[in-house]
Amino acid sequence: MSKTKTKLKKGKVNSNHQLKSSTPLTGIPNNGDTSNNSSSVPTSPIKKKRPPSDPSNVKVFVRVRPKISRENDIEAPVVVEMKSDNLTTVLHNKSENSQDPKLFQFDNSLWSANPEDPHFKSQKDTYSIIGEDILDHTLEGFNTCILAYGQTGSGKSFTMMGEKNNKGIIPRICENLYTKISEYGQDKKVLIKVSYFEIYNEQVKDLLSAEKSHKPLKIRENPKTGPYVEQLTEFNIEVPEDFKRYMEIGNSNRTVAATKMNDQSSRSHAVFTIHLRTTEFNIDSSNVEDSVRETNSSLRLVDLAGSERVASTGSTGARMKEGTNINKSLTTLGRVILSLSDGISKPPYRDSALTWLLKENLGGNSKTAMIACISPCDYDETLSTLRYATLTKNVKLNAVINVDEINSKESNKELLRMKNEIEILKTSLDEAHKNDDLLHHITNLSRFFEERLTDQTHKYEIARNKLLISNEERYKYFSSLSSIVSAFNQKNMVDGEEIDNQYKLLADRSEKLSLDIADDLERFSLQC
Ligand SMILES: Nc1ncnc2c1ncn2[C@@H]1O[C@H](COP(=O)(O)OP(=O)(O)OP(=O)(O)O)[C@@H](O)[C@H]1O
Repeated sequence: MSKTKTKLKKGKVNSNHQLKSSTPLTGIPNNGDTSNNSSSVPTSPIKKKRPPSDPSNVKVFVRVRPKISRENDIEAPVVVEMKSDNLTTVLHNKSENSQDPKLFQFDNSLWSANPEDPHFKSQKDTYSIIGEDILDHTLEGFNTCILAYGQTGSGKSFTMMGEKNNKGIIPRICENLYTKISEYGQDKKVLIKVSYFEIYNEQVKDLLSAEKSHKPLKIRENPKTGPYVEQLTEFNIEVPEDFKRYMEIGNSNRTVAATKMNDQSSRSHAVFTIHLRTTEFNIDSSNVEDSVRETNSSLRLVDLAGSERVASTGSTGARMKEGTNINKSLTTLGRVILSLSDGISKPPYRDSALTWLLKENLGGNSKTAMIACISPCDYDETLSTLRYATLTKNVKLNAVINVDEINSKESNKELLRMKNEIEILKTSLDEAHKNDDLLHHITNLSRFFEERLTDQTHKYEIARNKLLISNEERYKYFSSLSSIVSAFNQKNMVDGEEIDNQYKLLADRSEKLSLDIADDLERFSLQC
C-alpha cells in the first residue's frame, strides 16, 4: 500500500464542505459522468501536482465453499485442498490419477469448506483478508474494484453479498467505511454516493431507478475517466442504514432464477459502486497558505454471473439465452485478461458491455482484487477457474490517486461559484414550485368557476322557461277571464251566481299564478 497521503494540519472547518451540504442532490439522476473515478461529484478544475501513482498487479484470491446438498446427495468426493500457508490451492483428480495433484499459488487461498477446520475462513475473515485493504486504498483516493468470478453455484453471491446473518464483503465494507470516516477529525469530510446496476443479456439496467420499466442505459466513454453508464441514478449516503436500503432495493431488482445448479442463480453481472469524495482542510494560522485537498475515488464491487455449461444447468429457452450471453461476456473477459497478461495484444474491451465498463478496473487506473470462487467437488470447472485466476495474477495496473489540491484563494473562488450555483438552482426550484402551486390554484379556481357558471346557467334556463310558461298561462287565463266578462256584458246574463263563481275561480287561479311567478322571480334573482 502506498503511503502518499499529504500530512495536513488540523484546524477549523469550513462548514461549506460538510457532508450534509450536498443533501439536495440526493436521488437526482446523474446525467453525466458516473465513471470509475470522479462520478457525478463536481471536481475542481484546478490541479496543482501530478497525482501520485502506484503500479501493482491484480490481487488474486481463491475461496472454496462447503459441499452443498446437491453434492452431498451424490456423495461427490472433495477434490480441492488448501495448504496451511494460506497461499497454495491443490487440485486432485480423484477419478484419474490422484498421484498427480495440480498446485496453484495465489495472494491467498481461503478455505471455507469446513468450519471445524483450524484454517477455516469465515465471512469476517474473508472481509479482513480481501475487503479491508481495498477499502483503505479507496479512502486514500485510489479507484478500486473487487470481482467475484467462478462457475454457477460456486459461492460468488455468498462471498460478495452474503446472507442476513452471515454478511458478505459488500455490507461489511459499507459498515467499516462508515466506522472509519466517523473517526476522522473535523478537518476531513467525506461525501458518499452509491449506484447499483446489472448487465443482463448485454444490456445495462439501473437497479436503483424508481422507474418500473428499467429501460436499458447507454454506455459512454469519457476520454479522461473512461467508460461510464449514462443517466445512472446515484444516491447520497447520509446515515449507515442508507447503504442497507439501497443494497436491498438493488438486490430485489436483480435478475435471478432457479437452475439445476443453483436455485437462486444470478443471471446477470451486478456492479455496486461506492463513490467517495474526501476533502481535507489545511488551515494555516497565518492565513496565507490555507489549502484544500480533495480526492475522488470509486469502489466497484462486482458479482459476476456464473459461467455455466448448458448440460449441467439444464437450461432451455430464456435461461439458455441468458447462459449464452453470460458465457459470451465471460469469454470476452477471459480474452481481455489473456491479452493484458501477455502485455502485447490490444484487449478487446468493447466486445462485451462488462469488459467495456470494467476497462479501467481490469487494466488501468485501479487497484483490483479478484476472488475466484470454487466448488470443492467439481474438478473440470475448478481447474478452468484456477487457470483463469492464474492468468489474472499477471495483469498489471497503474492506479493513481485522484487528487486535486487547491489553495485558499482558489478554493474560496470555487466555493463561491458553487454557492452561487446552488442559490440559482434553489431559486429556480422554488420558482418552479411556486409556479406549480399557482397553476394548480388557478386551475382549481377556474374549474370551480366553470362549474358554478354551468350550474347557474342551467338554473337560469329553468327559471326563465318557467317564467315564460307562467306568463303564457297567465295571459291565457286573463284572456279567458276577459272573454267571459265581455260575454257577460254583451249578453247581459242574469244568472249572477254562475258568473260570480266563474269569476272567483279565475281570480283565484290567476292569483295563484301570480304568486307562483313572484316566487319564481324571487328564487331566480337569489340564484343569480
Ligand atoms: N462459503 C460458503 N459457506 C456456506 N455456504 C455457501 C458458501 N458459499 C456458497 N454457499 C452456498 O452455496 C450456494 C450457491 O452459492 P451462491 O449463490 O453464492 O453461488 P453463485 O456463485 O453466486 O451462483 P450463480 O453464479 O449461479 O449466481 C448457496 O446456497 C450458498 O448459500
